[in-house]
Amino acid sequence: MESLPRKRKGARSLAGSLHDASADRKRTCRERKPRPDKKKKKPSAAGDDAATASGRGGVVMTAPPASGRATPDSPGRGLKRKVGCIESATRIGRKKRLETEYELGDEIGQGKFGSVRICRAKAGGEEFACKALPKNGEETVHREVEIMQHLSGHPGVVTLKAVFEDADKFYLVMELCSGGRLLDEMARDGTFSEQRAALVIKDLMSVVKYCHEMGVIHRDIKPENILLTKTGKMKLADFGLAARVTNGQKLSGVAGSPAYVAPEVLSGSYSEKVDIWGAGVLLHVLLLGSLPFQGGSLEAVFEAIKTVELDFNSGPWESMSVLGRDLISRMLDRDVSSRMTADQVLCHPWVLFYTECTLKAVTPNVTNQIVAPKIPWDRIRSHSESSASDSSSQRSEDQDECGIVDALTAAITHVRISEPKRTRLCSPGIPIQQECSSNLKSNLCTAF
Ligand SMILES: Nc1ncnc2c1ncn2[C@@H]1O[C@H](COP(=O)(O)OP(=O)(O)OP(=O)(O)O)[C@@H](O)[C@H]1O
Repeated sequence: MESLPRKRKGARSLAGSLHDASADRKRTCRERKPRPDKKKKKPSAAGDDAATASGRGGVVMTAPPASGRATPDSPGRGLKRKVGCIESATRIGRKKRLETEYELGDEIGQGKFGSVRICRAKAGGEEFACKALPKNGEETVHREVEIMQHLSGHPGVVTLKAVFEDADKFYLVMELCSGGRLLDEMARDGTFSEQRAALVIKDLMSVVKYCHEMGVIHRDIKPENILLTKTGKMKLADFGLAARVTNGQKLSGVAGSPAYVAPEVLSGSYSEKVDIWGAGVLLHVLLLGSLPFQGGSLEAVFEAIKTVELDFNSGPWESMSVLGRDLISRMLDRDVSSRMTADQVLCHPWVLFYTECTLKAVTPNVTNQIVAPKIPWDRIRSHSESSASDSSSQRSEDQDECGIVDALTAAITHVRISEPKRTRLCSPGIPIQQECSSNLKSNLCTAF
């Protein structure tokens, strides 16, 4: 039996705590293809229906549910109505208890709102993760379940298997990510090389792009919520703060984890671009081992998020490729309209260079996946002073694949950002572990 490499507080080995069983249960929604929501709630005028609903633990949730609301007096019906194809599993759960189908094991994680335990299907013996959530934040649980089901089918999203409930709690049975959290990897390995960071960003942006296309804003992108499977595949988890939006709809209300929160969240009206900001903060932590916006109090952190300018021309940034700096500056752009989209991040030369070129080294033909027109050379040129960018400006869209890779190589080596020198922000690299075990942990590393 596989043991989980990293466990959070109270975690123990599963060994010996679960029984073997024979055949796996067949009811699952995994095969279900994701499809656009047909029953989206019409966006309402700011301040009324897009309004605040109290979430679990006092979390402010301001996104309108994409489909109907649960009435306070009909929790089970509300859940069943909202979970779509999970409904059958839920119905079974309501007749049989969780324990009739699953054997609960040890705790493998502790979130702000509940604990996560390993569990094993009595039929078949497959292992899952079971997240228990108190019923006092019922509307939020409904939303989390609905969103997980809505996104189900994408390989980068933790799959929801079934939902159960008893008098006090909901139980979300999910795909088990036994490789631990990205945060644990970061604490273990220290800063990532640019190539390793690019691979993380590529995987993350692929799933974020999918979420945005499906009308979901995650709102809590951080390394604690990026889980890894046994084989090291990345899965985005914890949709407890996620919200569904219709085209162009803005959210209001502060939600997220302080250190990762985008400036527009603090001003009260925001869109899916908050996830790009969160990923930009994550990229900063991956490369430098420190948070970009810091302070001794929540207020100080928020002030830094709103005002501090990052200096990409000195200190630890000097050893980073200019394209890496270029990307992060475009992800941490306070101007939401010019901040990159997930798709643009995926097409950024830094990401392409470190991910596509890696593939090219082992599979020569794979570089034909680099589509010249998608590379934002114009943007690179406008932020560069070097001859490499000058030469890149002459490249045409029908450039051959080797030429593109050569250009990427030259660009990543020589291009420099031409922005004026800014005030230095980054404090000396603070080890991630230390950072998250400090007094600020509860404030800066956990959602609010
Ligand atoms: N599917 C899973 N497989 C393995 N471990 C998991 C899984 N889901 C959650 N965990 C573990 O449990 C922890 C808490 O889970 P999760 O973040 O979903 O809970 P939460 O109460 O919403 O937390 P938060 O305080 O971040 O909002 C995760 O950081 C992770 O360590």
